Amino acid sequence: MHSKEQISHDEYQKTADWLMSQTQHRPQVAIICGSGLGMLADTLKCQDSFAYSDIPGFPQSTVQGHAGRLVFGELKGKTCVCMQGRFHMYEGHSLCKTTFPIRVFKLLGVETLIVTNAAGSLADGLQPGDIMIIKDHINFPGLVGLNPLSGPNDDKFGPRFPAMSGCYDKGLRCLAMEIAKQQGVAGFMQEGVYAMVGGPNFETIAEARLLHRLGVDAVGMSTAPEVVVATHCGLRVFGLSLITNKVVKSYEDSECVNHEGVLEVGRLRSHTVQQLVTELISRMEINNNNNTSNAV
Ligand SMILES: O=P(O)(O)O[C@@H]1C[C@H](O)[C@@H](CO)O1
Ligand code: HPA
Repeated sequence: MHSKEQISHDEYQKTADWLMSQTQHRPQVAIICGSGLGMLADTLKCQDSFAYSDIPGFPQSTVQGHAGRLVFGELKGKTCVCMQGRFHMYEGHSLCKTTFPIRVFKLLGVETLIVTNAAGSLADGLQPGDIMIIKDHINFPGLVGLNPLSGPNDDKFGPRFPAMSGCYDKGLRCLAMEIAKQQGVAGFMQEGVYAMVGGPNFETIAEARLLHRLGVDAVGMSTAPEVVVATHCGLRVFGLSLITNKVVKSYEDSECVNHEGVLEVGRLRSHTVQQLVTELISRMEINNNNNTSNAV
């Protein structure tokens, strides 16, 4: 089911054209808000917002904590577009649909993608409330062929065999760490490896132990397909995980993760995440050679 559906270039373009007919904003930066992190959109000034249900071709959000709105606006001199709610494979969307907005962003002229997510920690040094800058990912669905790039390649977006080493931009990672130090939050920020699993169930203890042994620092149910598609079409990517829970690795541990707890930690840390992302956007250099008429 996941790899068969194809979306034509025209379909992405139609959605991009519709959005450009509805807003004057021409975004340089796109932000995807993870579970409980939708408030990132609230910082945008001069907002134009659209319910996903009103945007031609857009999938619908079905998960609590994902409002289902696309918000355009200005932030510290940069034009941004923010997804208040993302699409997950476990909702039943094909991976093409899950990543549909990324190519639309490319056609809108976006140059940099910021992805955020809620994740459980496997690394002993990562506690709930910590922020992990994503250094790299392990795309478990991708490793077994569930990849949004499966099927005929659209050369207008990118190459058949895109490299993924370095897909999380080093310059932006360094800048984020520098900002964290200046904002006094570096004590609960570190870099790490994110792994995407399919969900929607949380991990068994044996699965948690396996992920830990493989060197995974944090695990979640999103992000990797978005980053693969973004890297394929040449977007610069920055990612961060808000650690919302420790993944249970011991049979002696009676703790049990749940989605409400995940959302709660998101709310508690929302201000810190917002300040960090805002300053990052403010200080990032944009090298926008795209224009919306011939973006790809
Ligand atoms: O959209 P993200 O990856 O932030 O959402 C995480 C993973 C699941 O969708 C959900 C579990 O609580 O949060
Ligand atoms: N596992 C998978 N996804 C998650 C978790 C987790 O522990 N926490 C938030 N998203």
